[in-house]
Amino acid sequence: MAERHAISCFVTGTDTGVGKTLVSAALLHALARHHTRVVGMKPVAAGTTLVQGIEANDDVLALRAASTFSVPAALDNPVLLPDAVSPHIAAARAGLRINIAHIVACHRQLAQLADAVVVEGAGGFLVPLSPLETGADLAQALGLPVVLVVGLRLGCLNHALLTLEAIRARGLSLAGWVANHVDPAMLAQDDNLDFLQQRLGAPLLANVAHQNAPDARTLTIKLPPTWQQTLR
Ligand SMILES: Nc1ncnc2c1ncn2[C@@H]1O[C@H](COP(=O)(O)OP(=O)(O)OP(=O)(O)O)[C@@H](O)[C@H]1O
Ligand SMILES: C[C@H](N)[C@H](N)CCCCCC(=O)O
Ligand SMILES: [Mg+2]
Repeated sequence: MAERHAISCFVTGTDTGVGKTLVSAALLHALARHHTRVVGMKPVAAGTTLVQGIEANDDVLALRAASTFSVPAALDNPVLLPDAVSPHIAAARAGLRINIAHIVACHRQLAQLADAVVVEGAGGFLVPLSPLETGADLAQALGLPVVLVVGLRLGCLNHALLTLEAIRARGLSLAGWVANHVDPAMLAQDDNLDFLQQRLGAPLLANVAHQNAPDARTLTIKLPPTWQQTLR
């Protein structure tokens, strides 16, 4: 069978807790306006809680809720780890080793089933997955364009520029970025946004205000312009 080419991207962030899940879900909702078969993937999820008697990860559940169809858990979340710590530590504590080649194979299967696959990374771009491998190795093995979520708080400029360097060093492209105002008390938010717009050299897909209860369904986000020709 001929290989199908689903639209896909790797969503990373300047840190953990900066809004990657919110943005990934918003991208899924935006893609669902163009395509019927849209699915999220959280290849490595660290941290579970008991939901209706089953150990589940919040990010995995949020991406499933934003997807237009369901797939086996082994495909959209091949690695589920109980402890909410760095994946390399969570994996060691669970007696597992994260296998990037297996994750790539799962993504390839999802891309056969779907029109679009949004992959949410764990933590920041260089989050360790094993003693020697990082989330950047996973993004590189997947070969996907990257969407960077910048959690606007003091220190984010350094984190954003470091992430940009790491993305480029892997030969990957930054398809777009999102400014997420996670700290309502941050000073000079506009000046920070201006700096990032000039230095990231990629389209700003969304400028997300701080909200009491952010909702991915109502978040206005542009899709990366590089996808325009493939959108239905
Ligand atoms: N614009 C915003 N205003 C207020 N709260 C926000 C905003 N964006 C995200 N949050 C909240 O911040 C928390 C972290 O967001 P989210 O879970 O999307 O981060 P993440 O980058 O996916 O984290 P992780 O590294 O754990 O995957 C959540 O409680 C989310 O609701
Ligand atoms: C548990 C958390 N929500 C993320 N899944 C993992 C974040 C790991 C960060 C590790 C680090 O960079 O220090
Ligand atoms: Mg998340």
